[in-house]
Amino acid sequence: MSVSEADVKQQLNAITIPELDNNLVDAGWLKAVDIDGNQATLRLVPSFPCQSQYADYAQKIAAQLESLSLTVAIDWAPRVAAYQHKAGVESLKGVKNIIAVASGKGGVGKSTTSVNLALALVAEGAKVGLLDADIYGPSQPIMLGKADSRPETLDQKRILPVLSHGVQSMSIGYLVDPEQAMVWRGPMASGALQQLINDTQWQDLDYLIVDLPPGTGDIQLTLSQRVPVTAAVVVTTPQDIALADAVKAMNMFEKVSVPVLGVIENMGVHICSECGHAEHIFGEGGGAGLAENAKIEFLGSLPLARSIRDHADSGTPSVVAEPDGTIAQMYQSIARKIAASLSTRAKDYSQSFPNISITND
Ligand SMILES: Nc1ncnc2c1ncn2[C@@H]1O[C@H](COP(=O)(O)OP(=O)(O)OP(=O)(O)O)[C@@H](O)[C@H]1O
Repeated sequence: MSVSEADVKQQLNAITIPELDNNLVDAGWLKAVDIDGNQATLRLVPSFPCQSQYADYAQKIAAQLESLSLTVAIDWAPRVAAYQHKAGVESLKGVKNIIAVASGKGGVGKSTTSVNLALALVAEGAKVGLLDADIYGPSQPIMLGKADSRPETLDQKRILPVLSHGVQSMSIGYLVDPEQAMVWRGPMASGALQQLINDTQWQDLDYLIVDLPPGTGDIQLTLSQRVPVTAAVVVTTPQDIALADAVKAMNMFEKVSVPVLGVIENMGVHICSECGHAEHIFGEGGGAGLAENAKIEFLGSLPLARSIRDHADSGTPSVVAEPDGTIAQMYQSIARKIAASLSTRAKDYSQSFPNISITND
């Protein structure tokens, strides 16, 4: 009895994509099935980067198709689409999606989370940029190990991003002395940020992660209103004071019509490196409670771990310092959830046909 494409699809219906709560077929990943004797070749097109999961999927697919006496070869061809952003703001050239990382309260680990998420998306196979929008206290040049780098300029205007660990990055820290940046007044800071955003020549990015400055003041508002932000995520510690500020950040995004995809809890638990004792220094369950109240996804929790700080300080964040470690896996799991959540939103087709305009004559 010969095996049909429908038989293969039926078997693949049983394989779920955990981040989408859907199966391979219904999620539209299976684009082609070619059966030749007892060999099946599948073309799978993931809608979000998840390279680290391919081996696991391949194993599950092989097991399912074994019941049809088929061996299988998989052609993976991931494709990240551009998703809709706020109406009336023009898309950024070379950037499909912009994800803002905000916190409300300072010092909760937003920059550390941003850089590790950017690197996690790279590890999952995406093309990623990181914009350090913290004009007053840029920290990404250090975290990326590029504190002494200066970006190249193309003409007198366009600046090329600095490449580090596979991420394209831009920061005011590459252009001015950090002490000079500290004393900027509001309008100067907003202007500098706008210039940084407009003048950087991003190269073919699936995602641009924007590390916002803490708070919900002018800079954050300017950015959320004038930059084509696709979505935001909020980082918080489980501490009441941080949670209250995280709510303010969420409200700000609501006001400017930027969807918040979820909450990331940082420093959720401290594990003693000597004895392994777990202690909830900043309280317990705060991030999950915040997400539940706001009816948004709880994306995950990172521990308070000395290695996270050491790695970031030394310019090799945990995702690249220990790519097979549990911390890297946590960041990658969160990155996949963010990208998956974005992949269920409405697509923006204007970038596919940027030069077409419809007229009535
Ligand atoms: N999970 C963690 N475990 C241990 N240390 C961490 C963790 N997350 C961040 N840190 C450390 O905490 C400090 C503050 O982190 P970070 O600069 O990322 O915070 P931030 O919210 O971006 O701060 P700011 O408000 O100044 O922008 C840094 O020294 C960083 O290395």
